[in-house]
Amino acid sequence: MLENISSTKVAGGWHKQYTHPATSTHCTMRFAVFLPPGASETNKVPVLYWLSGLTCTDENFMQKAGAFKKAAELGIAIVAPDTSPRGDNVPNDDNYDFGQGAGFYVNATQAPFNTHFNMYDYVVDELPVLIEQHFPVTSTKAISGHSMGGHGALMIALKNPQAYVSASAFSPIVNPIDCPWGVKAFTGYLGKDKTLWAQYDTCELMKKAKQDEFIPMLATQGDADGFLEEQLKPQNLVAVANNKGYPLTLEMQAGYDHSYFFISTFIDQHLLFHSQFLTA
Ligand SMILES: CC(=O)Oc1ccc2c(C)cc(=O)oc2c1
Repeated sequence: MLENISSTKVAGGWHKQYTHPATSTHCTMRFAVFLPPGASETNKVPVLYWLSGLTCTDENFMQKAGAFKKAAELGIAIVAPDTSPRGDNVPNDDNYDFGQGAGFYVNATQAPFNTHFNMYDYVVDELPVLIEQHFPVTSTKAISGHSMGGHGALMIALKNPQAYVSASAFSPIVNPIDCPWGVKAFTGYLGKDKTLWAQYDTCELMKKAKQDEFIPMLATQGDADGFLEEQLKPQNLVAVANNKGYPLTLEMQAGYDHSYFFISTFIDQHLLFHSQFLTA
């Protein structure tokens, strides 16, 4: 079922890539896993799920974030799925912000996307079952991501507060129902009825969060990010969090942009943040 396509030793642990047939997306999916040194059936480790942004695959974070040394030190496995279903039979779009590479971590309801674009079910249900069956990990999970993947991480954590001990994001799209990337993707995947979009919008979900289901959240945002004002709008989420008393910390970092240079600068801080809850 799982096909191993690469295994590379790094930071005393292992980076591995796999493909498998996925029932939620009806296609072959690829993911990457980092296993820290010492992870074994008698020493299972918790998992941080990483959701990447537009145009990315399982590879961008693993190759560019520089996360391995700190994850190895903290004893945390990292799982990075692809950002969408892919393949010749999977619908696509000519633009980078829709179709393959741009699944937005929702379950599409609109043809022709509704057969394959079920990334929400894939990330929330199918992938963790597979990971816990085949790798020396516990069921203790945290979730993080970047940009479109930051939206995915915060949205999924808010919808499943019992499943994740903590959530974080770099440069997240926090209010997709109110930004051009989100409006385009949600129209295409979910249809024109905007009342159906709120189920996948971090700001709207946080407004409805119950106090006994709050989980710790960290967001880091560069103030030189060209997408900050029009697409990302982190202040919209801070306003909701302040109003609710939700435990969200937004750290603005001077001079940083939207790239993996930025992520690699602050990834250790995010791993330490999650470690407090993953290993509690
Ligand atoms: C590897 C890399 O640079 O990833 C990257 C670049 C740009 C973006 C944008 C504009 C949006 C997003 O969601 O992710 C993303 C990722």
